[in-house]
Amino acid sequence: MASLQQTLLRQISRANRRFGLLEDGDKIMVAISGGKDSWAMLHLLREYRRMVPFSFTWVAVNLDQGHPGFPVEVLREYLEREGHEHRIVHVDTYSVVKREVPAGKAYCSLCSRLRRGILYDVAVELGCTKIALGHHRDDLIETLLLNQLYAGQLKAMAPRLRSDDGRNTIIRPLILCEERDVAAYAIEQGFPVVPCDLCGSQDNLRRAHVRQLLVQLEANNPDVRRSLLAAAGNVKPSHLLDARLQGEGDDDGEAAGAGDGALLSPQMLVRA
Ligand SMILES: Nc1ncnc2c1ncn2[C@@H]1O[C@H](COP(=O)(O)OP(=O)(O)OP(=O)(O)O)[C@@H](O)[C@H]1O
Repeated sequence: MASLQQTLLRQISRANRRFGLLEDGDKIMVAISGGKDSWAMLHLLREYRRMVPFSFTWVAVNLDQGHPGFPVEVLREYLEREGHEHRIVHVDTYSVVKREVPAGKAYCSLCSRLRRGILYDVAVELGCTKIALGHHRDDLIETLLLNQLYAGQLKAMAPRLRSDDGRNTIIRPLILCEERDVAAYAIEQGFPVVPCDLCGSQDNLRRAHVRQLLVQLEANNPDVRRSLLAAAGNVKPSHLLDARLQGEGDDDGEAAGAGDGALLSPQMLVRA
């Protein structure tokens, strides 16, 4: 049986072939939060570099946002011990978020917008060609549902995206990896995982709801996550209501109904 690491590397390799994430000569800024996903991404990218016939380098960057008790020395020690080129940047966005967000509301949205702006600037300063974020398959699926259920948008997460100002390219090498595999790998490898609730913010209730919904859906259809991932890569613009897309795609009649066998094909399903 394939090891966890082999499974995850195969999925990174598949994402790379499909979406052109890592290229010869790249200098990747690997964004490290201290959570399981970004540690796994960093470790796996180093392993992946050993497997491929082209060359890329990386610098691990953590933004210490000033959360009380953030164990920045734990991150530094690990990065040094492992020999990763790294930068730890300190900007107290925590105070800003605490000041600006009304009591009882989640901090996450403002916190991540502030973080993004700072990380984009750091990437330019460091001459990085791309920024790698640790989002995985389950982040993508949750975002796809969140946007439909709460924001009226058919939109998930791009594996590779140019920022609006054109200065940065974001990549998500773990986008085909399952969260449970990433979590198990983080335990297996003993990464120094920092909890993400240091800010004391409320949970993002909508995301929690979507997670719960997925668990319920999975009870009836164990393939539901695979199907949602496949759907994100199998868009039929002619069968949507966006007037900007009319006329694109084939005319294959009505949408495939549940149980008619047309919803999934082996090619659409992304299997480990
Ligand atoms: N403080 C930070 N400094 C640098 N990069 C960050 C920081 N916070 C988040 N990131 C990057 O953004 C990604 C998504 O952040 P998010 O807070 O949603 O974390 P997550 O999905 O729990 O992942 P992780 O387990 O890596 O924390 C992270 O995987 C990481 O690449």
